[in-house]
Amino acid sequence: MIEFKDVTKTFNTKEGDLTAVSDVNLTIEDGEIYGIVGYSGAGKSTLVRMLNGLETPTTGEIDINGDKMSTLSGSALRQKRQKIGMIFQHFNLLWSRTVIQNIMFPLEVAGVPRKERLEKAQNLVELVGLKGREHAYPSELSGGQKQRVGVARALANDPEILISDEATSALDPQTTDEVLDLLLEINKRLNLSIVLITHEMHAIRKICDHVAVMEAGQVVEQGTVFEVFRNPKQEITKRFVNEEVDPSLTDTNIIVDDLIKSYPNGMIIQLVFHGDQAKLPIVSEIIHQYPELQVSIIEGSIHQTQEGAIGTLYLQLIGDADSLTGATELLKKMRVETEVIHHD
Ligand SMILES: Nc1ncnc2c1ncn2[C@@H]1O[C@H](COP(=O)(O)OP(=O)(O)OP(=O)(O)O)[C@@H](O)[C@H]1O
Repeated sequence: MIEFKDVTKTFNTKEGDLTAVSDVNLTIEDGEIYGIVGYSGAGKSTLVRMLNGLETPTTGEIDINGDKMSTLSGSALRQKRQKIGMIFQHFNLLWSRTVIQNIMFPLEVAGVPRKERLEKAQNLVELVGLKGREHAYPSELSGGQKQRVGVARALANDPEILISDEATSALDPQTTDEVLDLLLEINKRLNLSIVLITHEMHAIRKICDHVAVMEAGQVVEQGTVFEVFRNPKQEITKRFVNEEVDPSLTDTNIIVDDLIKSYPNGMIIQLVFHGDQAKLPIVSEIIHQYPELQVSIIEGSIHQTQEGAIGTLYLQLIGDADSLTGATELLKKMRVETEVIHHD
């Protein structure tokens, strides 16, 4: 378990004191993927640097599996740091070394005998899906392959945690998803805790269990990814969630106004799904029970999280008052969160 307890980091700069991280409390359970999301300057890198012992908190404590980071120094700190795997946006590979030599590098530093490190690196090459490319140089690899080397190297010393610091930010969407899938697979196979630092809500939604949202050094919202996506509370969280659900949906009031203008007749309802509800045959059920109703799907999106699907669907229903009331009652019976946003 990783715990941040009242962690604050203040830098003394020429312009005066700058608080980069302010009073952060987080608990990351064993085996979970914990996302930390925030825009540039929110304090994410400073938080990571304290987690891997490169910076010490001004006040507060970081505890990794029972070890208080601030009490470690010298060889104890070096050993602990070897147990914290890191992957980076720009891969940080050694360009004069091949794939397998890059993966063996941390094992060399840790003093592992040659035979053992070769064996270990070969297993890691397979784990990250690079069999056949072990003798290639980084310059001969795609971005996704380079990051696979980064992941294998980070796993070489059997880390207690893996920190991903914007590791997919330089990759195209498809490669991003491949690397995220790899992280998820490693998390499940090795039961390895992963801390994923990112400014992309997509990465959070796709693989994280929990998320903390940072703004101006503070954690302003945290919870399960499912809950935070379903019901974001802070303005900044709403912005992140909307950017991911649909980049054009920055303000839900605007969408609703637009929909009412475009579909002035009948009733417009908003349905919010979570979990298995997204699999219910909602539209066909309404049409089946109320064949006289005209039902149109006018806007919507469903997204998968680790805990299930979440999404919103807007329907336009045109018909007589009894059928409209019946249809909304039916949705309530199906336990779908329903809101009538317009009725002519
Ligand atoms: N060593 C330092 N000395 C002085 N100020 C610092 C130092 N490191 C970070 N800061 C400041 O702390 C604040 C948080 O920076 P940090 O790099 O942690 O944010 P971030 O969320 O990681 O952003 P980015 O993704 O752009 O790196 C910024 O205002 C930054 O200028």
